[in-house]
Amino acid sequence: MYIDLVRIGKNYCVGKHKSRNAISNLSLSISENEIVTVLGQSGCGKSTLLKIIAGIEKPDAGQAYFRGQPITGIAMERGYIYQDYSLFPWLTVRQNIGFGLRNKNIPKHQKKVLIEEYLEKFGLKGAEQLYPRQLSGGMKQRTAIARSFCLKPDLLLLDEPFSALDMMNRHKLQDELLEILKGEKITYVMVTHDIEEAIYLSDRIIVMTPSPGAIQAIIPVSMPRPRTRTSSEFLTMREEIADMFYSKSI
Ligand SMILES: Nc1ncnc2c1ncn2[C@@H]1O[C@H](COP(=O)(O)OP(=O)(O)OP(=O)(O)O)[C@@H](O)[C@H]1O
Repeated sequence: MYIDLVRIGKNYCVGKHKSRNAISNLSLSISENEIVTVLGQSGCGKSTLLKIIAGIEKPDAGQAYFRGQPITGIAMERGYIYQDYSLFPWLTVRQNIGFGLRNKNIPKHQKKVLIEEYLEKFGLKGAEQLYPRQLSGGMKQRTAIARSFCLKPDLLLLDEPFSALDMMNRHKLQDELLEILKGEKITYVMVTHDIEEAIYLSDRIIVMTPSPGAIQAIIPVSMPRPRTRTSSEFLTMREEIADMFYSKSI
């Protein structure tokens, strides 16, 4: 498979001789070009799971593989977007988007074309010269995602990218993202708390349980896109996942 997690375990040290078991015996495979969301209560290990795939955290047990090779650290081909956007406050939108390209060995002209492409695709034309403090939450998030797309990663890992946005902005960005993903060869793995968001975007939903983090269910979503949030199929799935989610996690 494209991503393989095999019997992953992860403990964090939380003081002298004390550790917290964040993830236990978790196995999961993800296909190339799949859109996967990871859903679960706060603290169930979603971010840890993403960081292990990104190579930011190392598992204590088991092994994570990307294209059949063990993941041993971070790599440009696996982009990771933090919850807090991590924009550089002293750089403009254009400079933030182009930041990762500095060390890429491609002609200057091509870098400019890429930056233009993603300014356009993420609706940031006209805001190129603004600094992060001058942006709305949605614009910050667009900038952070555009910066990652610009690097043309094979895999993009996003930790609750839309959580700070109001509903209207979140829906808008979800639609834009799906449109952009249609034209890219990219595998997309995203953490969310929002069941509706997971159903709207995903090919598959991974539901996690806490203490320690483990997989409760893997739910394929076969509804054709664009999906209607008010369709009976959508609402039924939302209810089923909510039942599963709350019955186990409380
Ligand atoms: N660096 C760390 N040091 C110690 N404990 C940690 C660390 N990172 C995470 N943990 C613990 O591991 C568990 C899983 O954390 P993680 O951030 O992966 O959960 P999450 O599901 O992403 O949570 P949230 O939805 O609130 O972001 C939690 O109990 C958390 O306190």
